[in-house]
Amino acid sequence: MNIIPFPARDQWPTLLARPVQEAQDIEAKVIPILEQVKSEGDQGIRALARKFDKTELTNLAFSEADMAGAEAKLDDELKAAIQQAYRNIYKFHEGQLQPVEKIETMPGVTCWRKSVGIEKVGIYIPGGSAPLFSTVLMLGVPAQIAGCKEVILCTPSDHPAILYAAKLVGVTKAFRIGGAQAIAALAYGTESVPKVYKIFGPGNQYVTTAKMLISKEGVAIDMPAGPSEVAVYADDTAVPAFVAADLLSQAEHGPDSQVLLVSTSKKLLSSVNLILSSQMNSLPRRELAAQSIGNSKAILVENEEDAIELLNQYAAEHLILSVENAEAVSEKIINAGSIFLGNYTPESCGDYASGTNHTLPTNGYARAYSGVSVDSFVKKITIQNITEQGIKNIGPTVEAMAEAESLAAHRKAVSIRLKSLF
Ligand SMILES: NC(=O)c1ccc[n+]([C@@H]2O[C@H](COP(=O)([O-])OP(=O)(O)OC[C@H]3O[C@@H](n4cnc5c(N)ncnc54)[C@H](O)[C@@H]3O)[C@@H](O)[C@H]2O)c1
Ligand SMILES: N[C@H](CO)Cc1c[nH]c[nH+]1
Ligand SMILES: [Zn+2]
Repeated sequence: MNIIPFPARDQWPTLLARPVQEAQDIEAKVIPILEQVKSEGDQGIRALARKFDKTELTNLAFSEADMAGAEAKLDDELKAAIQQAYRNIYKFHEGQLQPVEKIETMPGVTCWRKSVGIEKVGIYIPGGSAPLFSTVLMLGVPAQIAGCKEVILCTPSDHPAILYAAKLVGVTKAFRIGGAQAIAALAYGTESVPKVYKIFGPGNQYVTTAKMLISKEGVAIDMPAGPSEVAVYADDTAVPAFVAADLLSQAEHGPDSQVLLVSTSKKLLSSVNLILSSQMNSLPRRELAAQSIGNSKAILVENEEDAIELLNQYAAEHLILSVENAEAVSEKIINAGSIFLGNYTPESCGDYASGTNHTLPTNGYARAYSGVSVDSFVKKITIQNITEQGIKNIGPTVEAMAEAESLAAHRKAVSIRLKSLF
């Protein structure tokens, strides 16, 4: 990695830029895909699978037999790991449910909110370069807790662990469709694929761009969750070999991933850099990792204040704080998808099994978006009830405001009731 010594503030925006393709280039590739699925339905999906996935799709849907047979194809160790991850993710997400609280805003005026699961949701499970069955748990568990009635899964991979996890979380239908064409199928519906109200899931730049485009057409999306990234803030209390391993864990996702190392210690940056090369050479996906590492930077900062400012400006999807008093430092972080504290909290644990969600905002979107949670799968409906005494109490306030907005019918809806009570 390039070690950048004390960059001046005006260099930060360039330094922190992600290695994404120009949005317009990708949009130009994705728009025709969306249009083809919209106009040709299942046949369009088959043609696109031939073109981009080199696959002949006879049946778009996984059959009952595919789903039932998946378990037998997995060894017991993997099944036990998936079940453990399921339990942890379930436990953490179940804790996000909030009890309904009725609030009396003034005597006789009561307001509350109820959560209702979105009826039809689509979940995209990446499978281009790796079958991310962990994503089935990350999306399926909160959907299950939220009470979504239909959960439609699309993935380009037929890995049995995806189907096993899909059964565990109660997916309604699963399709072997990948890329932007999967997002189009879920957004518009086809002869085989049901149209959904909200689409979730990470993916490459084609998938993420497709989600952004269809969100302009009235289908909700979770957030832009594109190529994975991690920033590590480390000091001399960090273990360089651990830091290198964490950086590589996200670099191996793909060539458009980026990792960032920030430190006040030149010694730490150099040690990590040295170990990084040897660790990388032993990885099966070393070529992918090497491309991401080529896009990545190790930045030397003068003090903790600068480090925190830089990290908040970057807004990493994942932020590892391998520093003394990591929890205290985390209090100062205002932009990040998910934070990992200390030397023994590798980001991989969040990717798979600790309990938090790994579907997180990338590319700086953590400045405004949160990761997926149970909230992402519910709508909140407000409810209110006003008694006779309540309308006497609140009525004059509403009459005065309606009058001032020149909305006489609004005022009348209140005054007609007030008159009936006197
Ligand atoms: N942010 C998050 O929360 C998060 C979580 C998990 C994974 N990820 C990211 O998800 C991504 C997964 O990417 P992936 O590629 O392995 O799988 P993917 O499933 O997202 O994409 C594969 C699909 O892309 C389509 N495609 C490939 N080349 C194309 C082209 N030239 N034009 C149009 N479509 C094309 C194909 O149809 C293929 O099925 C990685 O970048 C990873 O970092 C992000
Ligand atoms: N790091 C990814 C989120 O950015 C999630 C993942 C799944 N499997 C491995 N990693
Ligand atoms: Zn990962």
